Parts: sequence; C-alpha cells; structure tokens
Amino acid sequence: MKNYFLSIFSTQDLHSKVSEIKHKWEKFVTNPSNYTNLQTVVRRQILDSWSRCQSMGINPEQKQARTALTSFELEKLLSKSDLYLAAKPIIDHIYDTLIGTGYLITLNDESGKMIYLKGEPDIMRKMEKMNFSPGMDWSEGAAGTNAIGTSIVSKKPIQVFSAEHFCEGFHPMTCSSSPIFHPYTKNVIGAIDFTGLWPSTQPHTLGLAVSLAQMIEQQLLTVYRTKYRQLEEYYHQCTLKWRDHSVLVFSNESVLVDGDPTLLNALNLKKELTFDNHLKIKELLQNPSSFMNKAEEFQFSYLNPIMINKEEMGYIAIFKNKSSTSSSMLTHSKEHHLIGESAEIKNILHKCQQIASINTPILLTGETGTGKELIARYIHEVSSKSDKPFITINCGAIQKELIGSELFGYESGTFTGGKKEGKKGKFEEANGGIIFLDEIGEMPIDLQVHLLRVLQEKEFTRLGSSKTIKIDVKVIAATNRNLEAMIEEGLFRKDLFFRLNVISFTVPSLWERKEDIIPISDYYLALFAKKYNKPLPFHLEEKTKNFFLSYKWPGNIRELRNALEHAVIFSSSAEIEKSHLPDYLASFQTQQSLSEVEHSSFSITEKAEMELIKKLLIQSGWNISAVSKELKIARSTLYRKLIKYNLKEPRSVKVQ
Ligand SMILES: Nc1ncnc2c1ncn2[C@@H]1O[C@H](COP(=O)(O)OP(=O)(O)OP(=O)(O)O)[C@@H](O)[C@H]1O
Repeated sequence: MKNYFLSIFSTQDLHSKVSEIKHKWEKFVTNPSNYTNLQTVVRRQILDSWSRCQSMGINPEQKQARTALTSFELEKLLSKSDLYLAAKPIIDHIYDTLIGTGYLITLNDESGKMIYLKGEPDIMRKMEKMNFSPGMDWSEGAAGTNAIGTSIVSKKPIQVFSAEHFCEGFHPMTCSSSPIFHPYTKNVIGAIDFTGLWPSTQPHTLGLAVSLAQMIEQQLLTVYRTKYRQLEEYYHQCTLKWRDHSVLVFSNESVLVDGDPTLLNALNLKKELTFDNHLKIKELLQNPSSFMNKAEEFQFSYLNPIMINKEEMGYIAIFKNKSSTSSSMLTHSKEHHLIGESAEIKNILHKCQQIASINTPILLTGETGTGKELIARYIHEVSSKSDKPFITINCGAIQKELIGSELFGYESGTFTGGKKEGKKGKFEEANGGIIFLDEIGEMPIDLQVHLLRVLQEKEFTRLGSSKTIKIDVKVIAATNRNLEAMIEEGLFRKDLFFRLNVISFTVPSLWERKEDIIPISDYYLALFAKKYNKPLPFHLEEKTKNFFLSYKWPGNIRELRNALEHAVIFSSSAEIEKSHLPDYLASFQTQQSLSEVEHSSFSITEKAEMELIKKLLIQSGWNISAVSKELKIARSTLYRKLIKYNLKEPRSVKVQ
C-alpha cells in the first residue's frame, strides 16, 4: 500500500532525489498546464497544492515568509491561547530527545501563523534567512506549499521535501507537519511541525509529528473539560438569575456549551459539542443581530463575555421570549397585575401613589423576584407620565464598548455597520417619561460615571454629534445588592448612590408578607390555566397551602410563579398537590420557624394584640408616637410590647 503522506522513504541518495524533484517543479512553474503530465510522477497532495498556489498568484521565486504578527500581538495571542498552553510543555519535553538531529519544532495556529519555535540556536540561525521564526505566516496562501500550511488546508499530515515547496526560497528545507484537531469540534485548530535542512531528512519524523499532535489533543481535552464544566455551572446560575429569559453559553473558541432547549431549536442548534454548531456560533459572534433574527419568537437582548477568575472563558447570549408572560408584561404591564393583600405591599403602593408624579429619583431595593420592576411599572401607571415611555436598562448587561451608543445613541454615519439614520439612545427614548435602571448594583464601577454624568447634567449629546439634547426623565433604579456595603468595598460610586437614593423603598421578601402567598398563587393558577388551555378551577390542596406558608421562597414571587406554572402543566386534577411542584420543592421538608414556635405560646388575646400593633406600625411607617397615641398607651409600654412580640422594623420603607 502506498503512503502518500511521505516524500522520502529512505535517506539514501538524497541528492539525486532533490534534483529529480527540482526538475518536476521547474516543469510546473514554467508551464502549469503540465499538471496532467506530472500527475504520475508528483504526489497528488503536492501537485494539488502547487495548483492552488499558482491560482492564488503566489510567486515561485519568493524567498522568505511574511510577518503576520508583531511581537506584541504574538504575546497577546499566547496569553490566551489554550493550544499554546497545552502544547508548550509537551514540545519542551520532547525537545531534549531531538538535540543533535538538526530539527526545529514549531507550533502554529489554525491560520498557519507560527506561534512557538523550539530548537538549537545554530539551526535557527540557518533558517533565519527564510524568516522561519514565530509571528511569521506559514499558511499556504502566504508561503506556498509547505508542510505547515498544506497540512492545515488538507487536514492531513504531510512531509514536504526540498523543491516540493512551491517557493524557491524554501527549497533548502524539509518539513513534516500534522494538523491538530479540536477534541470536541474536530475542527483544525493548529499544526505541529518538524523542520530542518533537507540533508537531515528522516522518513520517521512525520510519524513523530502525528503522535505529538495526538498528545496535544489529549491534553487539550483535559483543559476543555475543565473549562466547559465551569461554563456549564455558569449557565445554570444564569438560568436561575435570568428566569424570564433564554440563555445560550458558548466557549471563547465558539463551542456551544449549553442553552435553553426551545431557543436552540429555534436557532437550529444542537446541544452537542459539534463542528456544525461551531460554524453557526462563529457566525453568531461575527454578526450577532443577523444570526439572532433567525429565531423569530425570541428577541436578542445582548452578548457579553464571560469572565471566570478574571479570565475570559466564553460568551453569554441573552434573549427575551417575545411570547412569554414576562416579556409581555414588559410591554403590556396592564395585563399583569400586581397582587398584594398584605399591609406591607399596600403601604408601599400607597407611598408610590404619593410620590409617582414628583420628579425625584426613586431607589427600589429588595431581594430578587420581589417585584421591584412591577412596582416601578406601577409608579409609571399611576404617575402623570403614564402616557409617556417607560424604558428599561439592565445596567449589568451593557457592554463596555457599547455603553455610549446604548445610553446616548449615535448620529448617522458615526459607525460602519451602524444604522444609516442614526439611533436614539435609551435616555432619548425615555425623554418625558420614566427610565428604569434595573440591576444598578451590577453595573461595573468604570461604567457608572456615564450614568452619573447624565443624571447630574440632565443633558447629553449623541455620539458623532455636537448638538446637546436636554432630558426630562424620572429615574427609578432597582437592586438586590447592598449598595452601601458595595460603596465600602469600592464597587459602587458614592456620588451615584446619593444621586439615586433620594426616595428609597425596600420591597419586603415574600416570607415577610405571607398574606400575599395565597392570593398571588390563586392569580397565577388562573393565569396559567388559561395559558395552557386547561380550563380546570385550579386551587391549592390544604397541605400545599401549609407548605407554601412555611417555605422561605428565596426566589420570592418569581420562584412561586415558576412553581405554579410547573404545577399547572403537570397536574391533571384541579387540586394542586405538593407532588405537582418542581422536584426540589416536592421533596423539600420544612421546619416550623423559631418565631412560629415562640408565637404559639401566646394566648388568643395576645396574638390579636400583636397583629393589631403590627398592622398599625406598618400603616404608620413605624411611627412609634402615632401608634402609641392610637392605642392610647405610653411609648415605653409600646416598646416593651415590641420586645415581647419580637416585632422589629423590617428593612423598611424609607423616604428621605
Ligand atoms: N405582587 C405581585 N403580584 C403578581 N406577580 C408579581 C408580583 N410581584 C412580582 N411578580 C412577578 O414576579 C416576577 C418577578 O418580578 P420582578 O421582575 O418585578 O422582580 P424584581 O424584584 O425586579 O427581580 P430582580 O431583582 O431579580 O430583577 C415577575 O414575573 C412578576 O410579574
């Protein structure tokens, strides 16, 4: 069986082999139509490569390789190259056994750029006149037929001997190269090559290159496994955080790691680490919006790099489902009711009505999923700006490079690829209405200054324009982070905090307003019954009710809503049992809370007194004098009762 990868099978009589090949090369370069005559005497891989070089207009008299990377660019590339990190120790290890053989070992990236070279200094010097050094372009398109570039194009190992090189300048060389494949996508990600001067040619060098490539692929498998595990973990955290969105996570070498199944389906992606996916993800990275538009039922929100331990590991793409309840809430909030029976929520809504039409900023704090955005929308609805826009900015999601155009827009012709007619920024869109700065605590500190400036100056200019636009917007910001603690840690600007924290509300957790749990549940049971076309009069079984009232609901109303959606989908009877809930809730064992145990020792009259005090305190915004007056008892007596009933002012509504 013939081995087409090799040119030289024996080291005997190399001189006559060189002149024989040189003669064939001359025949081809002087008259490429000799292709047919040469077919029987020149290896197919070499002849095909010569043809490609000829049609690419490569000069057969070329003497040197060209520079592709400056030393700075090379250094930058190496600092984040998984291939280099995996291959360097292997190359360095094998180098000791090659000393004295006359060979150099090179590592090259997927486009044929040499990124690492190991060898004896005197051989390196001899090769210098051909520019055989890191940063040079050894792709077939730049240096003609050569083992590095040709093995990448053909995706096969190859030995290229003397005049088999298309460019005359490289005829003194012999090289053997094997492509390196991505262990998951099977895409060519580089090439490992052994190069020397032709008198030191050896038929076994190519086999060595192939084994080395396999060792590097094996090493990369370990590197990628760890990386993808971290990205998978990141994806799961995101699905908890972005419950109302659909998320895709892929690695920085464009490998799809995980994603929302419906979204993957819409984008025609498979949840597999495959080459086919890889090409699509590359397209996505090059032109996100055109790719995203393919999924009609989803609206692309943004694409951000994923940093893990200060290292860029991949990208996250976030989408909104146009038909989901949450996104329709965003656009038609009136369809989505804010349910609340508790004195806490009624008190907040009452305060919202009082301040809705005052043009001062409002800061909403509270745990995730407590309804801060819904409350912001409520303020908009009851304000004098209800017929004006309500514009949301997710502050944690703005890309650094795009912050200027996102917030302030741009003039026509400012960017290549930008909209012809220019684009309004969020502040201009919100002008006259309300701007909702969601997740303000997630905004990187270096970007906060942009926001601060526009809030201070109340005017801005579009990028590429000199015209100042005055703005009249009411600002509502929301966060589940402790901004004061973030200021201490240097993560949030004090001046921005003071600008936003003029009126602030803390939206209590669901656990702190248990009266709302059942009414909210009833509302969502009816809503999801309609959505899933299940005309059953859904209601909670008594045991489920008790469980709902004793569970802590760390994800608050969002978690409750999701649990009910799950239950409606999986229940075939009208009565919702615990087993209909998602697994983590169905198997959850609750404990009676400490305060419930304590309160159970009070008599009925004491319990009634405690409830009355609690109600009056909430209604008055914890005004001790007013409540003691109302109850006709001394302030000191009221304080004693607060201690007795363990009533503490929650992180309460605070109007400064
Ligand atoms: N009082 C309520 N009645 C009915 N549904 C509610 C209520 N409060 C919140 N929800 C629902 O709970 C989900 C989460 O609400 P929202 O996004 O407003 O919370 P958030 O506090 O802004 O969350 P995050 O801090 O994570 O952004 C939404 O689907 C919302 O419709």
